[in-house]
Amino acid sequence: MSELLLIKNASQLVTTKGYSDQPAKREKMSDLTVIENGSVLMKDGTIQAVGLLEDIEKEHAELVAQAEVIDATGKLVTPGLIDPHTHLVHAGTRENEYAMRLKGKTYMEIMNAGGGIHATTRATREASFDQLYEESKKRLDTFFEYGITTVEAKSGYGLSLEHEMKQLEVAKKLAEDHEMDIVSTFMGAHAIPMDEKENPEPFVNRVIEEMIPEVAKKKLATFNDVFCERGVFTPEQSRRILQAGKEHGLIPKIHADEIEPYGGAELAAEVGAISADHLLKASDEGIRQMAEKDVIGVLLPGTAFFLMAEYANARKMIDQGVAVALSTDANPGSSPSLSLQFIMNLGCLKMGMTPEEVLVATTINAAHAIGKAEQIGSLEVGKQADVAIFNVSNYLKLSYNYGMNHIDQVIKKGKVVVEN
Ligand SMILES: N=CN[C@@H](CCC(=O)O)C(=O)O
Ligand SMILES: [Zn+2]
Repeated sequence: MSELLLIKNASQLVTTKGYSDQPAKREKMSDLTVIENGSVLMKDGTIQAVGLLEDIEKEHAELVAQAEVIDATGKLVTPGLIDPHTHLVHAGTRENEYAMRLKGKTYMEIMNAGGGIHATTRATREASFDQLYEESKKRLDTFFEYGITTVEAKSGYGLSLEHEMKQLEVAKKLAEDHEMDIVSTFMGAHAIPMDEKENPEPFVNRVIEEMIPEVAKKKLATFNDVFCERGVFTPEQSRRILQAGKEHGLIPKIHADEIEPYGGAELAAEVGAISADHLLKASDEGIRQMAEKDVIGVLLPGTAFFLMAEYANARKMIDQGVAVALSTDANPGSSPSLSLQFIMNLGCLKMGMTPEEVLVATTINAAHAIGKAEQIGSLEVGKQADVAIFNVSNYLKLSYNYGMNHIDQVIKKGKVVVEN
């Protein structure tokens, strides 16, 4: 028996159409299809039809008659949201550092003194596989509750072969066990271990010669990321690490120009990264090169919010032709939140994006940022049936009633996984 689900009569069904090959750029980031009284029919986890119920009934009368029905009257239906940048697998929290920052210490001062990423690395190294699994699983459940149906997950709190592998193995097991889709990124180059700060080259060589080959051999990641920032990895070290990843089939990503302009956006363009993320301080030239080389800008306004920093210039990036995606950057130091809806609010209120653009940035463009746009990111026939139903009547209200969780139900591969 096939599994049939029909969501009918949504006040608005909102999706992009036709951007599965290329991300939406410039004015195309506002190109939403809005169907009033929209319905979507799903069969065996795949979208079968999208449109008005009467039209779907004409074409698929038998399937409609057999389908389980969700009445979405008065509600908003969108593709399941996609979070393309998270530090999902980690142990511990850092509210003590938050309190220190509120008294004036900076994020980098705390990190250079052995806190920050190093604090989470200590906690993650000490944690067992099972503990990491359980903590991360809870986060996945919460992501679902916020309407997120696919996440990218980075390693980077191990900083040694053994512990980086442990993080990636946890993500792999979760991808097998949990209904959430998880795309993994290796980020051994997240920080230089404290005891090697004076002489980082041996660590860079271990990332290149030991960790990358092992991750690739065990097929534990799709992407390879590096924190390119003054005091962390230089552009030269980052280039070597990203090139080495490419030689092993890992697609480059980069934490770029977060704290100061450091050539990260330019490096992303040079190495052909799929995305450059953060970009709070990206140079005009870096933005120009990203647009030219089709590097997606994954913006993380939760980090600017939480670190009380200047926001990335989303408006300039979009106007200059960079395809923009948005993400939580969920992590215990710079963005301890799992709400992509709040990130959408920030996109509108703090980065000059429109409600249309933030929806595109958290659906189809986010799918492109993790190489999954052929399967997910829009409600189109043949795509995976990942759907979010919000308890609001139109998409403007998603960012109007800010800081709230509007989710009513979440559908993953045609099955209800959240029901409020
Ligand atoms: N900036 C570097 N990495 C993370 C933060 C990691 C942490 O503070 O634990 C980020 O994307 O913001
Ligand atoms: Zn990050």
